[in-house]
Amino acid sequence: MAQPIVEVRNLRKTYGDKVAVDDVSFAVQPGEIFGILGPNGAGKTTSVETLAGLRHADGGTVRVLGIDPQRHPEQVREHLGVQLQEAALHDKITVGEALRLFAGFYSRPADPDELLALLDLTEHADKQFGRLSGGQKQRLSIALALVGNPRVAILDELTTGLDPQARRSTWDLVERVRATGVTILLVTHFMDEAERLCDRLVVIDAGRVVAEGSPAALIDRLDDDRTVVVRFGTDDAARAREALDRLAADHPDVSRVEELDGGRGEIAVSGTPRVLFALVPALAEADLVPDDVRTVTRTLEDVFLAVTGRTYAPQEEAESALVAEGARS
Ligand SMILES: Nc1ncnc2c1ncn2[C@@H]1O[C@H](COP(=O)(O)OP(=O)(O)OP(=O)(O)O)[C@@H](O)[C@H]1O
Repeated sequence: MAQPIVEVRNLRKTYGDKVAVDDVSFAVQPGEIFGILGPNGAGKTTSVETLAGLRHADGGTVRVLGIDPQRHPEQVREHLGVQLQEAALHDKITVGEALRLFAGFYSRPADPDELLALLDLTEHADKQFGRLSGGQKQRLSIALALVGNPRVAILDELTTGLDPQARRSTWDLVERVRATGVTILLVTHFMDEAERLCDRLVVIDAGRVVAEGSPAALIDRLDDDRTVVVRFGTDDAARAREALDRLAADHPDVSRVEELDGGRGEIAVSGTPRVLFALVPALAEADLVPDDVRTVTRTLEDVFLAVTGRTYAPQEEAESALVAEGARS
């Protein structure tokens, strides 16, 4: 492997008694889209802020192109573009003015017009920040992260609050940016975003790395459990349930049968990768014709469950904090 462009080793960071990052290590290769994935409060932002020289670590080492951001933050800033959560600009500044202003902070800035074109902002160059849509604001914040012509760009929670279409077009843009040669460190609590975009990723939970690899490799490493969901009309539902329960009791390839919530009469049948071979003859023998059959695709959420024992709830800390606040007020 090439020399990593970003390297984090045994990073630790506390705020008073609070351990925000306990022990995080990862290495990013040039040209990758590398993900840092985890629920709110896992320590993702603290990790990348340390990389950007914005916070001091209590332990471990961080390097960007071999440079220590704690000792030489100004050198690191020449190579690292940062788009942090909720970039705030004055409402009256236009897109073009903001880019030219930020370009002035760097010794070898990118061409603002090229950036406008790359991020589909050319026609909005004269629009004021306060009048941009959520998606346009995000695209501007990515442009601002790239204005210094960085080798590495950190993008933090860049699709939070966007509608599905804006999210998808932002994902396309991230790939377009990578194609220009920029290495991307993508911080996200969205599993689907990480799965879609990242070449490799670390899953962080409670300040520690709990899984690392490409999305496909992480999913492949899961136990060989497969699930097929069958749906029956009301006439057949009870008989189907009985037949499938019998199958689970008798057949070595079928381990579980459960009705899914939602009142649609869906029954999930789980077992080994050969579960389908057991299911189809059993239904045929009882002459039970399902209205629908689908297989359940395994995702990074299953990986999270396997490594932490918890269902992935990205907003768990934020929501419980809100509940606590509500209880206080
Ligand atoms: N300045 C601070 N002072 C005290 N605690 C902090 C501070 N910044 C973050 N924390 C706490 O450290 C932990 C990690 O926060 P961090 O922002 O790094 O997590 P995150 O994974 O990026 O989550 P989010 O997506 O919500 O920002 C959280 O419990 C958070 O409440």
